[in-house]
Amino acid sequence: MGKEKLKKTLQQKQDTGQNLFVPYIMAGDGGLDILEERITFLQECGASAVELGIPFSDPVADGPTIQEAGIRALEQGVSLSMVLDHLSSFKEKRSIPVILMTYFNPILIYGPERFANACDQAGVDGVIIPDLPLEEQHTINGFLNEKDIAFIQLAAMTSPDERLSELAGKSEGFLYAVSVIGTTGVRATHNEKVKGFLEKLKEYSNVPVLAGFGVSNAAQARELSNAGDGVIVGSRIVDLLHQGETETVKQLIQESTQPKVKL
Ligand SMILES: O=P(O)(O)OC[C@@H](O)[C@@H](O)c1c[nH]c2ccccc12
Repeated sequence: MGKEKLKKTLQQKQDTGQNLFVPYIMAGDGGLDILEERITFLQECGASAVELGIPFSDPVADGPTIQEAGIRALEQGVSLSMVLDHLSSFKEKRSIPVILMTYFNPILIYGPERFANACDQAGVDGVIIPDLPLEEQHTINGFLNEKDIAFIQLAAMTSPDERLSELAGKSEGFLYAVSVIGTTGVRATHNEKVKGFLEKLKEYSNVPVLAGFGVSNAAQARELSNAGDGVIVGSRIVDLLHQGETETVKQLIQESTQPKVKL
């Protein structure tokens, strides 16, 4: 469980030459009852891990698609503790690593130590807390460490090199390279600086570097995976699942992860 499971799973995928692919879904979008089915489906599609968002009323980094999914989940009354309870109910049945993505406020209300313990109980392997900067992470770091839960850091293109190198050094499981300036959401193209950004992060990092924000198709995913190690796809996946287009999700994951062809 935890850090080790995440590390091993990603390593195994990379050993077969695959690009890594982490889909993001919003917990409770479509009701909590379908969460198990969705995670199992993504596992079967060949996803490397699942990033599971906790709905929150003030999601500052989220673009419109993720915000709307959050509203749908909040309307169903879904909360952090309900998601954790639900995850523990089928933890033995899944093999795919689960990463919780939550803003800090719900953790603060729940209690950081209680949160780490509940994540452990629920079989959560890693966490992403986008609004908790390095300087504030001591409030929860020790508790996560004790339970062997990976703390994934976000690296932004606007950060100076020293900061990037520090984030890369501290990130566990993988490093999340935020590949646009702005909020989450589908974009047609990426800035030409992204490639250099990913290559730089790869030099700083001992863990895989995954590019997220604005990735919506397999061509983009493969291009970014050539510079880094893989991608995280949120808005496109959330949208497709909401429309019931599971076959397209499957294709997207399979085409994005295809083993790299050596020319
Ligand atoms: O939706 P996109 O552009 O594909 O980006 C991934 C993103 O949605 C997911 O990782 C995420 C959702 N909310 C976040 C908040 C901060 C960082 C990351 C996230």
